[in-house]
Order: sequence, then C-alpha cells, then structure tokens
Amino acid sequence: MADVSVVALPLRTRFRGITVRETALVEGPAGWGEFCPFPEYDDAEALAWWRCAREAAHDGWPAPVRDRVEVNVTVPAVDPVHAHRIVTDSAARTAKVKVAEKGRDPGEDLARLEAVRDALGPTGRVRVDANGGWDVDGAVAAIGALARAAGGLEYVEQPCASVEELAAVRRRVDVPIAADESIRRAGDPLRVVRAEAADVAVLKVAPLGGVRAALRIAEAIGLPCVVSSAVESSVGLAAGLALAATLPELPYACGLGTADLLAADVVAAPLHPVAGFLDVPRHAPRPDRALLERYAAEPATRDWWTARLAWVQGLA
Ligand SMILES: O=C(O)CCC(=O)c1ccccc1C(=O)O
Ligand SMILES: [Mg+2]
Repeated sequence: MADVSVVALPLRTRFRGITVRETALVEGPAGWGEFCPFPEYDDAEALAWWRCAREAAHDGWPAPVRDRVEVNVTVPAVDPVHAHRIVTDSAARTAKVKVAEKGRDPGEDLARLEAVRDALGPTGRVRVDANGGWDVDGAVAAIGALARAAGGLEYVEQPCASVEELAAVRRRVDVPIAADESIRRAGDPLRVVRAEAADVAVLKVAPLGGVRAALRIAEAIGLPCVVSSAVESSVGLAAGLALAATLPELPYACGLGTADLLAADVVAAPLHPVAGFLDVPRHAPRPDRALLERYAAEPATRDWWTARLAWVQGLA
C-alpha cells in the first residue's frame, strides 16, 4: 500500500491519559483505512488493527441494514461543570461517563455523574466505563454509589480487569455489566459468555480485525452489542459505523460520537453526531490533503508509525 499519511490530532480534553491521537491513514482501491493501535499494544494486537484498515482500503464493507446510528456522548474524567457542558452541547440522550481513573478521588466520579444526570434530564440514559479500575469489592461498592448519584445506570462497562472478576461483580449487583477489554484484548472473546460475565458486549472494530471479523464475533457471543470507537479520526470512525449499521440488532446507543473529542480531524466534514445520531456513510470519508499536511506528525513519529505498519503488514 503506497500512500501512508501519519497525523497527530490534538484532543479537546485529556482522554485515557493522552492529549494527542497519532494515527496512520492508508489508501487502497476501495478507499481509505486507518491504522492506530495504541503505542503499548503488541504485534498480535496491532495485526488486527491492520486487518481492519486493509478491509476498508481493499475490500470495502458489507451492506448496512440501517442508515443512522444513535450514539452516546462520551464524558472524560473531567470536573462536573465541564461534564455538564459536554453533555448539554452534544444533545445526546445517552451519556457514557469515565470513572475509576487512577489517582482520583471517588467523590469526583459521584459529582460528575450528578452533573451528567442534571444535564440529561430524567429520561436520559447514563452508563459508566471503569476500564477495569476496580477490584470486586470496590466495584460492588462503587456501582451502588454511582447508580444513586446518576439516578440509575444503564450498565457499567469493564468494572474490573479479569473475566472472573466481571462474573463475580455481575452476581452481586443489579446494574447490567458490559465487557470491553475482556473482549477486544482477550485471546478468546467467548470466555466472557462461558463465564456468564457480561450482559452486553462492547465491540471495537479495529482491535477485532474489521467489520466482517467483528460481525462473526458478535454472532458467536450472542449478547446485545454496543459498537464503540478507539478515538480514531473520521476515517476509522466510518468503519465502526459500518459495523454498527450491519449488526442485525442494535438495542443500545453506540460509542461512536468521539469525533467530538478531537480538536482536529483529517476530513473536511468530520463525523460529528447531530442531535445524538450519526448518518451511516457508504464508505470512509476521503482525507483532505491540506488537513493531512497541517496535522502531519513530526518526522520521528511518522517514521515510527511507518515502520510499525510495514512490520505488521509483513505478519499478515
Ligand atoms: O465508547 C465511547 O463512548 C468512546 C470510546 C471509548 O471510551 C474508548 C476509546 C478508546 C479506547 C478505549 C475506550 C473504552 O471504551 O474504554
Ligand atoms: Mg471501554
């Protein structure tokens, strides 16, 4: 694949400890694909992200069954005033709130959830994502308190790190459990099902190897699915939307509204949700040359991504 562009896109707010999202964009006969495994991910994980980019660039996606997808607003671990503004600005009816970040006072999570509920009103839905930040007892205690602060929780995503812990928490709380890292970073995504560890499966298209691969995994898992992003540019978000648009059932809002987390994108018309919905594009949007240049990564960063991409392509 000849054409590779590496960009460094600034985020509006720190998210998962990063303030800049580095990503590589590739063009193929079917269009554009995005390759952006997080820097700490190993070769085996990065290979799945390459398969997703290659599918977009070489093969395109299967035909969708819906033309728009409801999304949640994503609320990073920010203060309550900021959280309130993010939710109000989005006009979404569902909010996903980051909680249990390392080194923070648990009281901050409660205040953030109260603010989010206030912004959404009584009919909005609130879900939280702990990214595996609690142990079992900590999760059980925190989920009770957070559910009260939020006036009810739709589900809690990845309360603990391991499948066994998720199963233990699930037996002890009424709030439904969603598995994210336990699916996308697990050698065997079906362990979650065998252990009865989750009520909902979070699917990220890139770590699962593309739209077709993720559809097969969704079928095997047999749980209701939520498609969520990995904070890609609008090129990679389009792949997530293709998956969300092709799943036979889509009972929950998806975590694909993350173009709003970026202060810059590579396409002229980024995939920003309107009133909590995204239209499903037929193919990934084409990057704008001027934006690729404006946000081009430093030479050392570009060389690192180009080498990583070449290495992973060699494994494919
Ligand atoms: O689901 C969303 O609302 C946004 C995406 C998101 O939270 C995320 C983005 C990058 C890496 C991990 C995660 C996560 O769900 O844990
Ligand atoms: Mg998650």
